[in-house]
Amino acid sequence: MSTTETINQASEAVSSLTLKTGEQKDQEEYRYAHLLPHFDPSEKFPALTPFEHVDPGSRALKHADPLAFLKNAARVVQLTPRLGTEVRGVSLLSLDGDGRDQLALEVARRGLMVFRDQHEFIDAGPESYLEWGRHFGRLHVHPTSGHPKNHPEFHLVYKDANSTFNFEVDESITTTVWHSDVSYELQPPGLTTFFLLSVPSTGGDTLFTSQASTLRRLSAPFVAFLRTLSAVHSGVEQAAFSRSGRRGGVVRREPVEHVHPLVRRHPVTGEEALYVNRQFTRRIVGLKKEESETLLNFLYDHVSKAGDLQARVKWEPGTVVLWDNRVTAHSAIVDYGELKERRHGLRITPQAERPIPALEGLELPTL
Ligand SMILES: O=C(O)CCC(=O)C(=O)O
Ligand SMILES: [Fe+2]
Repeated sequence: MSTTETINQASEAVSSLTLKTGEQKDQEEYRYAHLLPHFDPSEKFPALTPFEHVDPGSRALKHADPLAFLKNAARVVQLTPRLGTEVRGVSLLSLDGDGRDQLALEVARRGLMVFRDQHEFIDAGPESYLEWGRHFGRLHVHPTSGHPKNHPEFHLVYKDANSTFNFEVDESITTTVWHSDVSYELQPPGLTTFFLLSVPSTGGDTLFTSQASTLRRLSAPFVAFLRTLSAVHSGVEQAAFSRSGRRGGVVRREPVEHVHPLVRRHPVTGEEALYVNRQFTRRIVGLKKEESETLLNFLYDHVSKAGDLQARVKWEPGTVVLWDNRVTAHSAIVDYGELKERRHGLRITPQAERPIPALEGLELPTL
């Protein structure tokens, strides 16, 4: 090795040391440093066990005014005719049990609700998030994503100036990946709460679609056929991706696969929704390979191009978003990489019931 090379290497080492110190300082000063993603490769969790889910929205059905929780709102805007409501002037943190039940019912009906100016909620911290989430169901612990130290119940999304890889755009022509969260679980999530602790100055919006609406667009005989079908949802690729080291490198629970109906019925509203997503659905049970692939690709294509059934959330500091994971799908938009700004999100993810087939008596095979 030449002297110049040695000097270059030494100066690179020094500058990376300086960078690291700067980085650490930045993280120490960051107001939500205690909620940064933490990956402990020795952390392991047992398989999830089945449990009985009582949906909080069902309690609000009997309420004389199930929209009472919005009565003091400064502004309520329907984001689109079928999907999404934006609310200003209601403090989520102030909602009592009854108000939270009404909220769950309204999120089930609208698919998505966006609450602005919730700084109090966001700053209330992890114990408060736990108390909030447990009202709606047993909290899901994600098998692979980063979580705050000592709080495996919160799923984090995180990028900042030091994020070294941008596989979303390096490996694909789009960053859009429509999905319904962890649909490979036996009891996937229902009412989900998500907020950004750090919002980039532009970009990083989130896309949503109504899977009740995408289903309704299809013809009656076609829907009748879909109701007879079920599909395998798999967590295997997500775990393999994590093991590849590109996303934390942690697999805390061995991946699972489960079979769910293609058309599920919401336990409270009775509404039917399409329940397939490109990220986790793998094959339709009982169909030949080509039939399954063609049908799934048709459905994914329909979901992704139905802009008339979608809503796009633009984040502001203090925004808290809730969606019903049973009747909607969503996708992150990763368009802010070049800005080198921080985007830090936290998800509270209560599990719900095992998906109920829209076709009564549909037999779901176990794997
Ligand atoms: O980062 C986003 O906008 C969405 C992330 C996401 O899909 C999730 O947390 O479930
Ligand atoms: Fe998601």
